[in-house]
Formats: sequence, structure tokens, C-alpha cells
Amino acid sequence: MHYGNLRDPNAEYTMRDLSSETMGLTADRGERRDVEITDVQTVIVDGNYPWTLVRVYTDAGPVGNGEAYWGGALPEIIERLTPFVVGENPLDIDRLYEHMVQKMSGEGSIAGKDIAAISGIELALHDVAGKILDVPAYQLLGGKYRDSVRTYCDCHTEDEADPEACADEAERVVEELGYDALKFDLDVPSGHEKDRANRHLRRPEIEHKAEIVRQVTERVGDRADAAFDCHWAFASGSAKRLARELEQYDVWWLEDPVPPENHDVQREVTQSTGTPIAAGENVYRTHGQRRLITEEGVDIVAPDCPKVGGMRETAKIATLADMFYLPVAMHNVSSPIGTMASAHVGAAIPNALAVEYHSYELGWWEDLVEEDDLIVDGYMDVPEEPGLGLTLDLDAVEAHLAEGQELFDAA
Ligand SMILES: O=C(O)[C@@H](O)[C@H](O)[C@H](O)CO
Ligand SMILES: [Mg+2]
Repeated sequence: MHYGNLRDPNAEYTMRDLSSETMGLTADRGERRDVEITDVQTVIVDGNYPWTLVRVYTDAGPVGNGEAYWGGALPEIIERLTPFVVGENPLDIDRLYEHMVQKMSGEGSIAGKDIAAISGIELALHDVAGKILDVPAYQLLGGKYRDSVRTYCDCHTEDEADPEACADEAERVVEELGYDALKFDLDVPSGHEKDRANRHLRRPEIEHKAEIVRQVTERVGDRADAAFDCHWAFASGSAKRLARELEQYDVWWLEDPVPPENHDVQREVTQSTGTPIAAGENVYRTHGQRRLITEEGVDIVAPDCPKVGGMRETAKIATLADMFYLPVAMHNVSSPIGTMASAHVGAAIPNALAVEYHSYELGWWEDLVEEDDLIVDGYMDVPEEPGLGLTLDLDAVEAHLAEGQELFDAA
């Protein structure tokens, strides 16, 4: 295929010529474009979730590390995806993403787990492309809005239904661990068993949940923002009553009071209250998030980067959200790999509110990579090293492999 040269319409150049020395780009760029993916491998690490680490190998040397949300069927799905990317150029991230989606659709299966598996490869492509081009991953997303991304700490207590225990833990996380943002579960036992799907809440149950919110928000005061997660538990009427009851407190957001799949109900709940409503961790791709955003079904958009489509897809969701003046708080339960991928996205989008951190009780989250101090006083500095800027500690990965898992091949 030939393209005209804008400066000299009579000259003709091949596409290779346009992207190499003739355009004044780096001299070896032509060579870089010849990289091929040689293999994709997966291991599950037994973290506080079954973290699914994905490696993309290339014939150029660099290996890309990614992560998919999580466990179970994913290694098998990633094995099915592997032939679709082997032999392809890892720099063509968007095209390979669409290619994988198309191929899986063609096979009649493009369910959530498939998108999560594709996300794992997509993250690894960002890492390896950054390493090949010698730029940090955020640069591939358009560059930085910020150097440091705020995280929020997902908190737990022995007795999750005890308001005072929650307030004590909130204070500890703020004072001792340095976070200025946190989240507690609100689908806790409030008179009956733990709340579950479509539950109607009686008045005392609503009051009990409001008491957890009151004690946590009052205890941390203006030292921290506090969000509360309902895990899709409540009937819409009860969700509205609860959200209205919480308007008197400074709630950062109320998460998933109802399942977001029915956009009309989701929107109605959100529009019925001044308490900010967040959703999105189970909503796949920009296509899935579209109506939530464009019909203002949420106040805060909460995609999970290693789950709903990867880094570019999360950035696209953020762009759509930005058109409706909505912030993005990224859901995250990942190892340092998936969490850092979210941080790169957070650095590169205008409307990043925070990234979740879900492993504060684990004790060895950070051991999985050679780098230290990934989260300091609740903030993640985004590395200037190529790709995601993290090096997997393969000994640590091996030490924490889930049952039946084998370590990746050496690079
Ligand atoms: O927002 C959250 O962190 C939660 O919804 C977790 O993703 C859920 O408990 C996973 O099992
Ligand atoms: Mg949640």
C-alpha cells in the first residue's frame, strides 16, 4: 500500500517508510515494529483473591506482565485466546483487543469471564509495548494528568455489623496506615442473616446500617472520605429508603445498592437521592457502561480495569464519563500488577477519583514484585520505568502459587 507524502505529493512511500527514518522518528523504529508475540502464559496466585497473572512473551526479548480478574476458568479461556495473538505485533494493542473480542464472539461466547481474560492479555500488552518503546504505560494512554493516584482502603472488621468496631478500624486505617479514603461493607447482618438479593429492609435494619455510616463518617470526620458497599443486595424501594436516610451523613458514595443490569431501576435509585451512587465493577466494556453513564444512572463510575476490558477500555469509559462530568473510582481487588495498571489509567485520565486497594490485611501483597512502597500514605506514585514499571518477583510468585499451578517459563 502506498501513501502520498504531504510535503511532496508526487513522492510515494510505503507505510514502513512513513513510520521510520524518513519521518525523522527514531532510526530503529522500523525494526521495533517487527516484534511478534510468541506465547501467552497464565498462573493463579493464592492471594486474598485468586490473582490471575498473565505473561505475554515476544521474540524481541521483553515479557509483558498483566492480570485478569480472577481465577477459575480464566487460564483455560486465555489458552483459547493465545493462538489469536501469537505471531501478532504486541504494539497493536487496540487492534489485538478488538481481534480477541471478535474471535470470541465468533465462537459464540463473549461473557464476562471472556472479557476478563482479554483484559489480562491487554494489560500485559501495555506492559510489553511500554518496554519495547521504552515509555511508561501511562504514556501509551496519552500522558499524565497527575504523578500520584489516590487509593482507598477496603476495610474489614471481625464483627462487620458492629458500628463501633467499624469506626475503630476506620480510625486505625486513617491514623496508623495513613489513608484518607476508605470503604466498608453495608450488606452486613442487620437483624436478619447477611443481606442478599432483592432484600426488603425493615426500619430497624435501615437504622442499623445508618448507625454504621454515622459512626464511621463521624469518627474520621474530615480526615478521610468514606464509601459504603451494598453488593447488589437490596430491593429498589429499600435501596431508596437507605440512600435517603444516609443523606444526613457525608457519604463518599453508596455502592451497588441494587444490581445495575436494569438501567431504569438503577437510574431511578440514583435520581431519587442526594447520596452519591456508584456502580460498574460488573459492567463490561464501554458498551456495557454506556447507558449507566449517558442516562446518569450513576454519580460515580466504578469500572475494574483487569476485568471490564483492560486499560484502554477503562480509559474509554472514563472519557465517556467525563462527557457527563462524572468521576471514575476504579474498583480493584488485584495483585500489584492489576493495581498498578489501574494507577496508570488513573494518572492518564482527567476524572480519576481513586483506585481501590483490597489487600491491607494480607501482609505480603507487595512481595509479589521487586519494587517497594507502592502505596505511601494512601497514594500510588506512577513509575517512570517502561511499561507498568514493576518487576515480578518469580520466587514470591512461586511461593504463593495456587494449588496445581506451575510457574511461568523463564523469559
Ligand atoms: O467493591 C468491592 O471491593 C467488592 O464489591 C468486591 O469486589 C467484592 O466483594 C468481590 O468479591
Ligand atoms: Mg463493590
